[in-house]
Amino acid sequence: MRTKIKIENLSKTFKAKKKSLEVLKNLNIELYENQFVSLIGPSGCGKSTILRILAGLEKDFSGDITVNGESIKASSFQFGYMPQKDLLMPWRTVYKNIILPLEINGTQDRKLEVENLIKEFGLQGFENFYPGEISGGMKQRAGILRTFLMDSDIMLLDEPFGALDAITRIKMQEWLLKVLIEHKKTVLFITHDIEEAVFLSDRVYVLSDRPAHVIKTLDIGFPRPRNREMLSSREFLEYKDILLKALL
Ligand SMILES: Nc1ncnc2c1ncn2[C@@H]1O[C@H](COP(=O)(O)OP(=O)(O)OP(=O)(O)O)[C@@H](O)[C@H]1O
Repeated sequence: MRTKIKIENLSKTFKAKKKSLEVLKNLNIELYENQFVSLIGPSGCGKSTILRILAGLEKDFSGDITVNGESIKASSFQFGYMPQKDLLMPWRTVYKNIILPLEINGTQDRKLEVENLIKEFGLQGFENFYPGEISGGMKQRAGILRTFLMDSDIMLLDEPFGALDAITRIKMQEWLLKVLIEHKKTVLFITHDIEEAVFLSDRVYVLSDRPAHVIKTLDIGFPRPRNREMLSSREFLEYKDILLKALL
């Protein structure tokens, strides 16, 4: 298995005025190609900060991060990054928001594919609405779709399903699992939902309270493709229990 992302001894302290806040301390994480890796941990421990550092939005950190074997500081690698807040542009319609990555990359000949994805994501009929006119769950779905169209082989997803109702969440989880197989993506995923982490992931890292470091690494041995019957198996409950105990 080829290493896709390697994070070694990552530390980060925010400095504001005279105060400083140590958020990450000697954090080590590794993702292999095509792996689905989740991060879980207490609220405010620094999970989003890790994704922001990877996405290049926080430059000031210590430690080593490589992507495809190249230092992140020297590389211009483009991640498909979806922040916790969807960040749709309020002045662009849903459709125009979704196709933004295609405009930026100059590839706008994917009309049919985009139309099909809009249907699959339950956004059909809302293409010409503005973000202020659609629900939180719809905004999240539009955000996920836009991230997918960034066409990066690494997706960084910060609680992408947080605002979704149970049924839509299940549909989106299933879509993501399909994407993983069909498009060979590597995914780093933040969630507060232990069950979601076990169902989707090959590996789950449990982070400590701030300053965050890894307190548990759990490899999930379920084969792919995954199915919902796994959720009631004994192994599934055992995985959940291990993670819960690590968090408490
Ligand atoms: N730009 C910043 N300046 C100062 N402090 C920050 C900044 N960004 C984040 N923090 C602080 O860093 C800590 C970690 O924030 P972060 O958003 O990474 O946590 P999180 O684990 O993703 O939280 P949650 O699970 O609640 O989303 C928090 O205490 C937050 O207030």
